[in-house]
Amino acid sequence: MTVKDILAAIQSPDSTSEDFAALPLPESYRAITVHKDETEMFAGLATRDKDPRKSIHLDDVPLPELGPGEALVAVMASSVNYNSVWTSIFEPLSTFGFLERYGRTSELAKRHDLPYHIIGSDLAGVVLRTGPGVNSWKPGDEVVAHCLSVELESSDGHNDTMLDPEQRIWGFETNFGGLAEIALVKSNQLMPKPDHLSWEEAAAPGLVNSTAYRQLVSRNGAGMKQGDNVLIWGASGGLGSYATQFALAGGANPICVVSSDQKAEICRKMGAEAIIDRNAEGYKFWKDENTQDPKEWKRFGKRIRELTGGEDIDIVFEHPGRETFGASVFVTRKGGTITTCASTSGYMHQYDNRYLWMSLKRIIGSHFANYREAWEANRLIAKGKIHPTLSKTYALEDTGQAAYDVHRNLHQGKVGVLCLAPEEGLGVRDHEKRAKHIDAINRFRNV
Ligand SMILES: C/C=C/C(=O)SCCNC(=O)CCNC(=O)[C@H](O)C(C)(C)COP(=O)(O)OP(=O)(O)OC[C@H]1O[C@@H](n2cnc3c(N)ncnc32)[C@H](O)[C@@H]1OP(=O)(O)O
Ligand SMILES: NC(=O)C1=CN([C@@H]2O[C@H](COP(=O)(O)OP(=O)(O)OC[C@H]3O[C@@H](n4cnc5c(N)ncnc54)[C@H](OP(=O)(O)O)[C@@H]3O)[C@@H](O)[C@H]2O)C=CC1
Repeated sequence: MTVKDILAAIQSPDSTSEDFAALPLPESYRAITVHKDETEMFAGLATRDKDPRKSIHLDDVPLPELGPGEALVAVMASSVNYNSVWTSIFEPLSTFGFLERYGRTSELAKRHDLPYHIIGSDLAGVVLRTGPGVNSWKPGDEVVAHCLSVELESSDGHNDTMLDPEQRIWGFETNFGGLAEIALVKSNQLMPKPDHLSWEEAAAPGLVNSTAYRQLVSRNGAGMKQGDNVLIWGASGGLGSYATQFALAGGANPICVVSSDQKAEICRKMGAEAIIDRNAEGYKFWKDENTQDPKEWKRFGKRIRELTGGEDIDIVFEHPGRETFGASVFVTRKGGTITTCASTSGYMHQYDNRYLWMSLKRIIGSHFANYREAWEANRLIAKGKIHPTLSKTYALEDTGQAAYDVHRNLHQGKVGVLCLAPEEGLGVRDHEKRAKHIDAINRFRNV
């Protein structure tokens, strides 16, 4: 039995759940990995020069044992997230430390502690097998998976599953991720695949859409409301392309920051009007490595006021980190919110705290999304209220190049990866719904 037989079953319109349940599973499958004995390969290089194409491998790996509450999923498509870039350059830490730590927690978790890490935190595919105790999903179900892995044995996470002390991001802090022909997930990660999307379109939003939803919309994040001025860094990037859609769909006013004409045009096509090209306008928030330039914060704030008719920012959607954080805190209005989920340009932030406390601003830390938030974010995709921002897809063997593109900021929106899917465009079940949204679905394609 090979993965080809699984693909044939997925592509046959006559396959039933019983057929999938009866399919023998292969002993091994192809997966994108990084190797434990290579974690020092980039030692001494600057972050920019660490090349994911050198550290990312395509390996044949053995099928992991299926445990209680888990599912094995045939992955038709996945996507590249920035966490896979971090994994591939072993920054800020090697992810093997996460696998070792997880492996120490239980007999079953030991499976994750291996000399290779199968990465990837998104998937769209078909359930092959479910473990004991899984009743809501069955073989043959077409699914996407969110990337929240929790144990929920502590009451700390019972109100908000992101607060579980054993909270992990699947495919980053756990093994058996989505950039592979088969993935292992906890069944609570599974959600229905939006039926109007192809496999690669359905796999694209998951991680970033859920994160943007919590960070911007949820009461656990900024709790955005109608009319809010929302400053969105990287507004046509992975997170930003969803934050921009949430702002527009929620009646807010996105102020989109991008770095090229082409990206500005994408934001305009999404419906945004206030756009700042940070490259063309040449903002330089740092005079040197240790000194910021408040004059540049002010120039940036003045530009925002021009675009808003004199108003300041209610919510900053932050993720570039060190490079922009001082400016973000400065341009926020009295009582406003800076919500941050990352520090791409450096995690040791510096800002002038007088502007925070004297103007009663708040900084909120946000990370991925809880079970319910991930479900609600996927529901919005399924209803055609928010759309995938897929620009390009790569073959599984070219994942290194895809990660390189994201690392070097050469991409737009999201970058997809075909795993078992032999070509793009497969897996659409509701053609009528798709036709209604086709322009929005294709907005980022090939730009
Ligand atoms: C969904 C997608 C997301 C993304 O893309 S996010 C971007 C990618 N992700 C990242 O860049 C994050 C990568 N992760 C990390 O860098 C690290 O993961 C963290 C910095 C988040 C945490 O590091 P850690 O090593 O887990 O924690 P410690 O605090 O450095 O060390 C743990 C030790 O510190 C003790 N400790 C914790 N809190 C306290 C306290 N309040 N007072 C005293 N000690 C404390 C603990 O007990 C433990 O101790 P003991 O080492 O002996 O076991
Ligand atoms: N905590 C969490 O749950 C999550 C965290 N993340 C993290 O968020 C970060 C962004 O992820 P994602 O949006 O997918 O990545 P992308 O690379 O797809 O998009 C980020 C965008 O930010 C802009 N940007 C990058 N560097 C700077 C800078 N120095 N100054 C201003 N703008 C900058 C770029 O847009 P432009 O050039 O057009 O300005 C870029 O396109 C990553 O570090 C990732 O690990 C992501 C998802 C979830």
